[in-house]
Parts: sequence; C-alpha cells; structure tokens
Amino acid sequence: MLYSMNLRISDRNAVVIGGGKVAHRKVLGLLDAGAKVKVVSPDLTSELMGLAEAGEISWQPEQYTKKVLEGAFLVIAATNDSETNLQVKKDALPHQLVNLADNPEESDFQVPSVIKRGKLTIAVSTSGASPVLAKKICTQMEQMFDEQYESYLEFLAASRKEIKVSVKDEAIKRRLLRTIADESFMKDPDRKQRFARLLEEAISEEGR
Ligand SMILES: C[C@@]1(CC(=O)O)c2cc3[nH]c(cc4nc(cc5[nH]c(cc(n2)[C@H]1CCC(=O)O)[C@@](C)(CC(=O)O)[C@@H]5CCC(=O)O)C(CC(=O)O)=C4CCC(=O)O)c(CCC(=O)O)c3CC(=O)O
Ligand SMILES: NC(=O)C1=CN([C@@H]2O[C@H](COP(=O)(O)OP(=O)(O)OC[C@H]3O[C@@H](n4cnc5c(N)ncnc54)[C@H](O)[C@@H]3O)[C@@H](O)[C@H]2O)C=CC1
Repeated sequence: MLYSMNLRISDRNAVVIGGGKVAHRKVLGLLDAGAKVKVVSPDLTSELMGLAEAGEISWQPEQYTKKVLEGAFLVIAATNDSETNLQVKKDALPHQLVNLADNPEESDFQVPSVIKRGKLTIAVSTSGASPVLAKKICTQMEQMFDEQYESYLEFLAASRKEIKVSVKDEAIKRRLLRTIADESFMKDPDRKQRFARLLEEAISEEGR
C-alpha cells in the first residue's frame, strides 16, 4: 500500500536522469511545483532543450554518475536503460526520494495522473497497474470538475478563514463549513453576499 501526500518541493533540488519524453513530462510537473530542476543526460528532446535555453532547468550533458545525486531532495530516473535506473536507486541516500520510470516496485514514490483547478488537486493512482486508466479517469473528472472550481476554491478558502476567526461555537462553525461546501454555493454567482448574510446570522445566533 502506498501513502498518499502532497509534497512541498518549491526551491528544493530535483534531479531528473534521462532527457526523453518521459523525463520531459516529469520535469513539467516538477517545475509547476517550483522545484529547482537539473537534468542529466547526453541529449535532450527539443522541448527540454527549450527549457534549458530559457534557464528554467539546468542541463548536465553527460551520462549518469553517482555524484549528480549530491544535494538532491528528489530524484527521477527516466533513462531508457533499466540498469542505469536501478543503479540510481542503489546509489541514492536513504533520505532521497527516488522514482524509477520503469520500475514501480523499486521506486519510493509513483507519480499519479493529476488535474489542477487552482487550489483543488485531484490525483489518480492505480499503483502502477494501469497508467492509461489513471489518465482516463482524470479525463472523465475534468468534465465534472471544470474551471469554475478555481474561483470556488478561492471563495471557500476566504470564507473558511472568516468563519474560523468570527465563530467560536463548534457546532455552528461546522454547520457553516458544510453549508458553503454545498453544490448550490459552487453554482451561485452571488455566493459572497449569501455567505455574508449567513455569517451575520450565525454571529448573532451565537451572541444570543
Ligand atoms: C509506476 C509509474 C511510475 C511513475 O512514472 O511514477 C509508471 C510506470 C510506467 N508507465 C509506463 C507506461 C506508460 N505510462 C503512461 C503515462 C503516465 N504514467 C504515469 C505514471 C506512472 N507510470 C506511475 C504509476 C501511476 C499509476 O499507475 O497510477 C502518469 C499517470 C503520470 C506521469 O508520468 O506524469 C502518466 C499519465 C500522465 C497524464 O495523466 O497525462 C503511458 C501512457 C501515455 O504516455 O500516454 C504509458 C504507455 C502505456 C502503458 O505501458 O501502460 C510503463 C511501461 C514502460 C515500458 O513499457 O517500457 C511503466 C513501468 C512499468 O509499468 O513497469
Ligand atoms: N513512467 C512512465 O510514465 C513511463 C515510463 N516509460 C519508461 O521510461 C523510460 C524512458 O522513456 P522515454 O523518455 O520514452 O525514452 P527515450 O529513449 O526517449 O529517452 C531516454 C533518455 O535517456 C537518456 N539516457 C540513456 N542512458 C543514460 C544514462 N546512462 N545517463 C543519462 N541519460 C541516459 C537518453 O540519452 C535519452 O535522453 C523507458 O525506460 C520506458 O520504459 C515509458 C513510458 C511511460
């Protein structure tokens, strides 16, 4: 059984070994999360080359050696040589998180298929059984959780903060938090006013 979590990797060092299309996909995810990415590979796809030229990643144009792992928080071995990928896992220190693109069993973590809507993240994993199914499920979820969720999550975050500072009664607090998570709030263009009224009512109910 794998343990699911959302890792903060902004400004952490990530090393990706290999410069093919799989490496490129993993690099994009790492950059989105704000990691400092170094790619180690004698060659790069044109997309990775573009990122290197733009200074978004650093490129070490060489074959893998153990020393490239120095200072890495997270390591992804995505070469097309399974022996090299396995060697990366053997060389890494116990606290370095390692993913092998061709070897789920030896990986410390696996990368799920992901949908992002602002603060909302939906990650789907099949534990390596079928990455294609993970991607398909995400495609289905994309319709259910459309772009509207981005502003809705902003509304929820701001409203929850307000509830936390202005309501002391635990039962009333819980009721409000559940109410704003209702689908009707997601769809309501006047939800801010509706929430303001509810909050006012709750505060006066508490004062009684
Ligand atoms: C274990 C894992 C390790 C990891 O990469 O972390 C892993 C392993 C392997 N993938 C393989 C193949 C493919 N992977 C994809 C696609 C994705 N693979 C991703 C994750 C994962 N892949 C992790 C498990 C996640 C899970 O199961 O939930 C996604 C979700 C995320 C991402 O990569 O960012 C991304 C979809 C991105 C999106 O949502 O768009 C496609 C389809 C395509 O490219 O369109 C194919 C071809 C079809 C096929 O082979 O099934 C192979 C065989 C290689 C070979 O044959 O040589 C292995 C190795 C093995 O199985 O042994
Ligand atoms: N996890 C996933 O999502 C998927 C994983 N795979 C696996 O990922 C691997 C890579 O796939 P692709 O990117 O399509 O391959 P690719 O052949 O396009 O790229 C491989 C890259 O690794 C580099 N490389 C090879 N030996 C190296 C070494 N010793 N040191 C540094 N770099 C080295 C090559 O120069 C090349 O840039 C394959 O082994 C495949 O089995 C394939 C599809 C999906």
